[in-house]
Amino acid sequence: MPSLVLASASPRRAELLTQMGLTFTVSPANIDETPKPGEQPDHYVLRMAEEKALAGWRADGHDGVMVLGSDTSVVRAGRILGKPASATEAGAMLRDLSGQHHQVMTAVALVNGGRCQSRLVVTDVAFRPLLDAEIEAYVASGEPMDKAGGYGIQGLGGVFVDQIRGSYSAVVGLPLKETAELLAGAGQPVWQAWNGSGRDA
Ligand SMILES: Cc1cn([C@H]2C[C@H](O)[C@@H](COP(=O)(O)OP(=O)(O)OP(=O)(O)O)O2)c(=O)[nH]c1=O
Repeated sequence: MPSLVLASASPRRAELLTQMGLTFTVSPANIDETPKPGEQPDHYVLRMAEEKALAGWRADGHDGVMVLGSDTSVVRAGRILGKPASATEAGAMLRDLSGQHHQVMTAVALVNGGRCQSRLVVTDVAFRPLLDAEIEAYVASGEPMDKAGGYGIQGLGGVFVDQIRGSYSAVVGLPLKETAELLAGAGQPVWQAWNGSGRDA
């Protein structure tokens, strides 16, 4: 199997890729994550994942290496909510999400032999109404700071979630099924790496 590079600084993405039974190296890609004026959220998220994977390929790619990049954004009423830049911004994002539905858009891109394939996954998440005091305590916990929309469904933020329709792994940062499909499309089905690796799960 060609070696796999994860072009991401996200510990969640590394955990999810490990969950798939894959071995890989991590080499975060630094790209400009500013949306273009008027850019639609789905276009932005796909472009980010593709740019991360392509930047990783330019840094580490050669024959026998595949590079995976991904991007997650929260979209509320058509607006992109990325990672909050401050505690104040995190609080404002959570007040905006309180008692409402939003979409979590995650794109994954795989560069193989210099060719990029990508997939977009949209998941609808509904938050119950949040108390001001719990928003304050949640922001003080520090959990919102490195997460799109200012929350982590896999952490303390899970208690805010009323309903989810779509892919849980995509909300956390990497859609397992679609990632496996991209790898299969590149001639590398994930199950080929599973021999004996599920025994302790
Ligand atoms: C909505 C949500 C997001 N997140 C995280 C996943 C991503 O790490 C982060 C979104 O930011 P991204 O810019 O997608 O990723 P990143 O900066 O962490 O890493 P890289 O660009 O190097 O790949 O938000 C959660 O962990 N849980 C959640 O419930």
